[in-house]
Amino acid sequence: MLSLFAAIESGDSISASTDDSSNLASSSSTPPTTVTDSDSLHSDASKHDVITVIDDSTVVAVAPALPASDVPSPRRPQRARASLPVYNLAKLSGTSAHGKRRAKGDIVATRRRRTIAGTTVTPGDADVGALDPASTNIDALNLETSPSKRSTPRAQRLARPSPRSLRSVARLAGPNGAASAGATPVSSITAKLSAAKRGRNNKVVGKPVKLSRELRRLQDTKEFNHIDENPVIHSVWSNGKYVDPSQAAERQRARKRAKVEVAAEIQVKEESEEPVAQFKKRRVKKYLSKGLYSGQEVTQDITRGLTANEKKQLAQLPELMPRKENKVMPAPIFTGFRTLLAGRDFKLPFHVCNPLPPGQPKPDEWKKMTKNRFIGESKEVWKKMPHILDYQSKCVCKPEDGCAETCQNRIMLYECDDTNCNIGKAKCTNRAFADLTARRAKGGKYRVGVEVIKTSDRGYGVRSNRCFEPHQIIMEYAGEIITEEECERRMNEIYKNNECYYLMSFDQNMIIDATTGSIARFVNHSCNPNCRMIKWIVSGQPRMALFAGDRPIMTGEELTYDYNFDPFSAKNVQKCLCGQPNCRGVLGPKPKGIKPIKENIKVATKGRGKGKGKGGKRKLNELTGNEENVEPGSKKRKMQQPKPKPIRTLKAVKALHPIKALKPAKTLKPVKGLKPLKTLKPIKLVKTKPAKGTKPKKAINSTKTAKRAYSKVSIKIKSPVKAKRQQKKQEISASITVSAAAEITAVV
Ligand SMILES: C[S@@+](CC[C@H](N)C(=O)[O-])C[C@H]1O[C@@H](n2cnc3c(N)ncnc32)[C@H](O)[C@@H]1O
Repeated sequence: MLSLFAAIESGDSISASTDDSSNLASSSSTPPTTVTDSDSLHSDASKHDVITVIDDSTVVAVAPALPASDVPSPRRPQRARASLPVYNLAKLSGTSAHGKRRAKGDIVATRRRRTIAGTTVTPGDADVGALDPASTNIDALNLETSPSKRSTPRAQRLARPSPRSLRSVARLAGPNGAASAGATPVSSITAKLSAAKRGRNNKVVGKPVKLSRELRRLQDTKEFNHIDENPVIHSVWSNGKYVDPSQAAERQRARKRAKVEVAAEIQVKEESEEPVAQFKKRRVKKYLSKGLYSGQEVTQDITRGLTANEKKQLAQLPELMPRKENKVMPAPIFTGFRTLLAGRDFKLPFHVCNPLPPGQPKPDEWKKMTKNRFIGESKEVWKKMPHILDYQSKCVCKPEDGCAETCQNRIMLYECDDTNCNIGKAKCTNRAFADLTARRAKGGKYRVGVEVIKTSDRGYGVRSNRCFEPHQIIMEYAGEIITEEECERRMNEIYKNNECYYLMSFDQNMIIDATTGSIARFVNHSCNPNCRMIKWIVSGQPRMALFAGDRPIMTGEELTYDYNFDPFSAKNVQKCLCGQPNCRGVLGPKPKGIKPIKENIKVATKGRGKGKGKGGKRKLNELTGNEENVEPGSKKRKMQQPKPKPIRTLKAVKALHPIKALKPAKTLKPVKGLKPLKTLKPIKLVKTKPAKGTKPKKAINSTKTAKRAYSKVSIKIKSPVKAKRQQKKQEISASITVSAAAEITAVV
C-alpha cells in the first residue's frame, strides 16, 4: 500500500505512459461500451487514476499528485472524485491471473486495461494486490455508487472527483500521503455520509469529513438528518371504496363501547335477577277433545248484526235448525297426517261436482239455442191469439209466505215477477226461470250443471255434473217455435230421413222444434224419472223447462222424464230401455183409467186439515197420473197400473193436438202438497228400420213411416174470468176455499 502511494506521489501514474496508446487502440478496435468509456476516449488529456480506499471511520481519498504536464486542459476540466470507488473487476472476478491479451504489439506488461470505472490498475503494477478491494473490503462491491451505474453525463461528472476535492484530500493526506496510512477506504457515498454524520455526532476531532458541495447544501435539511415529519399514510380500500380511517376508528370505538355496555348490562341483570327456581312447573298434556280439526272455533253467533226479521227468517232455514250434538267418536290424532303420507286418493264422502273427462263423443248436427225463437208466421199467429189476456195472475202472498207452496201463481204455474208478485223479488221463491237465467249468466259448467253423454243403447243422453235440490229448475227446453203447418212441412221435407225428431207440443197449437235447441232435447225417457218437463208462464209467455223431481238429484245421475209418449201406430212402438222396475215396456203413454179429475179433486180437497194434506196430495197425484208419486202399497196403485191402450194410426200431422193453455179455474185455494201438473208432450218421429234380411220398402209417404208421439194429456183450467169473479168473492169473505183445482181431459 505504501509503495503505491509512493508511486502516485512520485508522479508515476499507474500505467500512465500507456494511456494514450491504449486509448487509441481501443478507439480504433472496439467501440466504447459506456459513457465513461466514451468520455475517456474523446478526452485529450490523460486519465487520472483514482483509487478509493475504503475506511469504516473516515474517508480518505487518495489522489495522485498530478504532474505539471498532466494539468487538465481548460477545455475539459479533469475532476477527480476521491469518494468514488474504483474496482478492478478482473481482480474481483479472479481473471486477472489469466494474463494479458497481446494485440497490435502492445506491451503486455504496461498495457493499461479499461474497466467500468474507466481506469484501473493493471495486475502487473506494483502493490496492486494491496489495492485489491476483494481482499481489503467487500464493500467495494457496492455497486450502488459504482460509476458504471451512472448513465447520465451529469451523473458521471458528479461521480468524478472534483479538482477541489482532490486538493482537499491531498491536503488531508499530507505532503507524503501519510494521513491516509491506516485509513480504511470508504466504498460508497452512503457510507461516507454515515461516516460524516457519525464524525459530526461523535465529534471526531482531527478527522473532519469533507462533504461535497451538494451534500453540504443539504446538510441542514430534515431529509438529510432523517427527520420524517410526514409519515406515510396508508389508505385502505375495500370493495373498490375508500375507507376513511378516522371513521373506521370511530366505528371500532363505538363497537367497543357497545360491547362494554352490553357486558355491563348483563352483569347488572345477573346481579339483580333472583335465583332461578329449581323446580319448573309441570307441563300438562293436552288431549284432543274433538276431531281432526278441533281447536278451530266456529263462528259463535251468526245472527249478530241481523234485524229481528232476518233472524226469524234465518231460524227457519233447515240447515240452521238446532241439532243434536254429534257424539261420534272423533278420528284419532294424526289420522289426516297419516293419510297424506300414505298417499291415499282423497275422496269426498259424496260427489259434489264431477264433470266427465274431456274427449267425450259429441252429437253431430246439433245447433244449440238457449232461448225460444218464433219462426215464420208463428209470431203473428201467437200475438193474434186471445189467450194472451188469459195469462194474468196476481198472487196474494204475505212476505212471510215467500210465495211458497200456497202461492196462487205457483199453483197456476205462473212465475212471479214485478207485475204479479205481492211480496217482491227479495222474498219471493217462485222465480225459477229468473233464477236459472241468473245462475247461467255467472257461467261455468257447474252452474249449467248438465252434460251430454253417450249412452250404450239409447243414443245420447244428459247427466248431471252437480247436485240439484228437489223441484229445482235444471234447464230450459228451448227451440224454434213453429206453427203446425210449418211442423208438417219440416217433417215432410227436411226431417223425412231423420231417425229422431225433437218436436214437442207447446201452446196454442204451437210446437217447439228443438232440432236447433237447448241441451234438454237429449234427455231420454224413463218410466221412473227423476225429472219433470213442465210448462210455465213467464212474463205472459209459455216456457218449458226440466225440473228436478221430488227427490234430490245427485252428481252423475242421468236425467230423465216421462215422455208420456203416444206413438199413434203399433208399428211405431219403441221398446223402452229405461231399465226401471216399473218400466211400461214401451215408449208409450201413461196409463189411463182414472176418474174424472173434477170429482177426484173435490174428494182430495175435502176435509182438508192437519195431517190430511198428505192424503190429498196423494190422491191428486193419482188423479193426475203422476205415477212416481204414488206410494207403494196404496190401494189406488192397482188401479193405476198401465193398461195397454190400442195404438191409433196417425193419419196426418194435423192430428197433433197441442196442450191447451193453462187457464185459471175459479178461485183456487192452495192445496197443501199440490204439485204442478205435468204438461209433457214430446213428439218423437223415428223412421222405422227394415227388418233384417228384408228389402226396405219404398216409402210412399214419409209421414206414414214415421213414429210420432203426441201428448195424451192436457190440463184444462177454468176460465180466468170466472176465477177473477171468484177471487173477488174470496177477498170479500176473506176466506179461501177451493172450488176447483184443475180439470184434466184426455185429448188425442
Ligand atoms: C228426444 S230423443 C232423446 C235423445 C236421443 N237419445 C238422441 O240420441 O238424440 C228421444 C229418442 O231417444 C230414444 N230414447 C229415449 N229414451 C229411451 C228409452 N227409455 N228407451 C229407448 N229409447 C229411448 C228413442 O229413440 C227416442 O226416440
